[in-house]
Amino acid sequence: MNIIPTPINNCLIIEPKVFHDERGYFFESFNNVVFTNETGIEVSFIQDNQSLSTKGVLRGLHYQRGEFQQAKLVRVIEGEVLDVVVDLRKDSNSYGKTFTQTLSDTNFKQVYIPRGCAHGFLVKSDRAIFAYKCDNLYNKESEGGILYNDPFLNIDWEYDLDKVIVSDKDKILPLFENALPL
Ligand SMILES: Cc1cn([C@H]2C[C@H](O)[C@@H](COP(=O)(O)OP(=O)(O)O[C@H]3O[C@@H](C)C(=O)[C@@H](O)[C@H]3O)O2)c(=O)[nH]c1=O
Repeated sequence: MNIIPTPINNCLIIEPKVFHDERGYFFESFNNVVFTNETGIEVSFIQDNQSLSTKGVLRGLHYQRGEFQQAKLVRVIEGEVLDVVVDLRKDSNSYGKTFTQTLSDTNFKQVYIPRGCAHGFLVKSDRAIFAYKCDNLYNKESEGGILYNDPFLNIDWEYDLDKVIVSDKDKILPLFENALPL
């Protein structure tokens, strides 16, 4: 497993070791002991989520606040997405920075997103199955979000934003400067 730092504090790219043979492939998508040893991060994941999206679907940018902040370990089971992380931690030297990474069923990459970051992704393939672990439970009242095309963040989604499919909830998210505090 390779651990690659990103421009966002404590946000890491994880490249698992994949064993290919005549049957297909095998890899450990998560191993708590290896993860802690290799990253130095102790995290206890307590919820797993999975979503299916079609091409052009953009989900995000989402985070949870207060006692329901979430660290996430995200990956793609099928298809390809552009994954986006935004640092919302005011005491972080990467505050306000964004990081983008292609995740796919052929590069097997994962992203570890620490608490205090917003997250989103845009589907590039015909469909994508996205899976992630969270270290805190979903709590509707604690949801926060930022508009995907916020001009200050100026995220390059590498896609025609006139063609994205966004939920009604995500279309009316606030700008970065008005985002609800962590
Ligand atoms: C996220 C979530 C949603 N739900 C419900 C609420 C709603 O009725 C339905 C769909 O929810 P959403 O529209 O918020 O789903 P979605 O837009 O896929 O939300 C996800 O987006 C990505 C980018 C993230 O980072 C995740 O943390 C999560 O916020 O599922 C749960 O029951 N548990 C959960 O953990």
